Amino acid sequence: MLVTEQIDALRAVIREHRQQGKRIAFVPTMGNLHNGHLTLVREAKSHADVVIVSIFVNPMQFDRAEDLANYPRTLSEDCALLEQEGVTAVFTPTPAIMYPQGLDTQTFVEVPGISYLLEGAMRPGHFRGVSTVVTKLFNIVQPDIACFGQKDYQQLALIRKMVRDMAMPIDIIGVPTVRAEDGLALSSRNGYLSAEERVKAPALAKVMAWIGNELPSRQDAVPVLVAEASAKLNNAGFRTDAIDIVDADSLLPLSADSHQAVILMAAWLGNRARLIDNLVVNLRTNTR
Ligand SMILES: Nc1ncnc2c1ncn2[C@@H]1O[C@H](COP(=O)(O)OP(=O)(O)OP(=O)(O)O)[C@@H](O)[C@H]1O
Ligand SMILES: CC(C)(CO)[C@@H](O)C(=O)[O-]
Ligand code: BAL
Repeated sequence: MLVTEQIDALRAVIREHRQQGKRIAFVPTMGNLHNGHLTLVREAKSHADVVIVSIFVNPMQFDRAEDLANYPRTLSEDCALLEQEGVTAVFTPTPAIMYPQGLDTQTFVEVPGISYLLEGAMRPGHFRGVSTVVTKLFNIVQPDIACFGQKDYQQLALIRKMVRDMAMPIDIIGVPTVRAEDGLALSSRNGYLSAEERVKAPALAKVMAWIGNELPSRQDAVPVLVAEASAKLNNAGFRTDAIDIVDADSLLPLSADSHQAVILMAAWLGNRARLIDNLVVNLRTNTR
């Protein structure tokens, strides 16, 4: 398995495989790998001959300096896991390689609309950073397919729109969220939880499931439902940051035409861990 921070070295290996007619799959990550990431790698492998993984903690998408500084970096453990999965190459660029002139004059890619909604409003500049780095990584790897987790629901919607709008010849595969046995969505940021907080953490998915059960019969009174859910979450030891219930396709407020809603949850547990989760729910139709 090649591990390189150099764009040219990665391209040389990919070129060889391309010349042999191999199909290339790509899994972009920020490292500190867990079973969610490894599930993306296995899904990628089932669609292609060669899997390329990137590990890059992208400064452009962080809205809080201390989040960037503290983000867990575990490169050698990550590479050992990827080697076991039969990955062909791991691209581990530095910020200087990805952004040689720094961030201020770097060309960027911005997906309108979706970038400013919901999580985009909570984390200004975040989605510009994601669409820019993913475009650059796609240009470097030139994969046939790329896998993204449904855990980052808005990110997946953003990437799908970007690829469609810019005619990027890449199939985007969304992979269902991998959870711990108690229902907590796996996330690198779970590492910020103390043992006591980790015991409380599954309440996020439980409250989300409760909303999912209530929603079909209460879809005309979403603000009340959100207020009740927020109180439940706060009682369970979280500080609710956002609970949004929106159209699962457009991410806009529910309308009479909405067939599915997505419940998007973001909440703080302790001072370091902001956890997110989401659930898609089928709605009653033709009753209004
Ligand atoms: N539990 C999970 N199940 C499926 N995919 C996941 C899961 N967690 C992360 N992913 C996906 O892995 C890819 C890389 O994500 P990333 O490296 O940011 O991991 P993360 O655990 O989501 O970290 P963070 O705590 O920063 O959100 C993304 O496409 C993300 O959606
Ligand atoms: C897609 C991604 C690797 C871009 O930095 C990141 O946003 C992530 O890990 O989900
Ligand atoms: N997993 C999404 C990347 C981020 O939170 O920055």
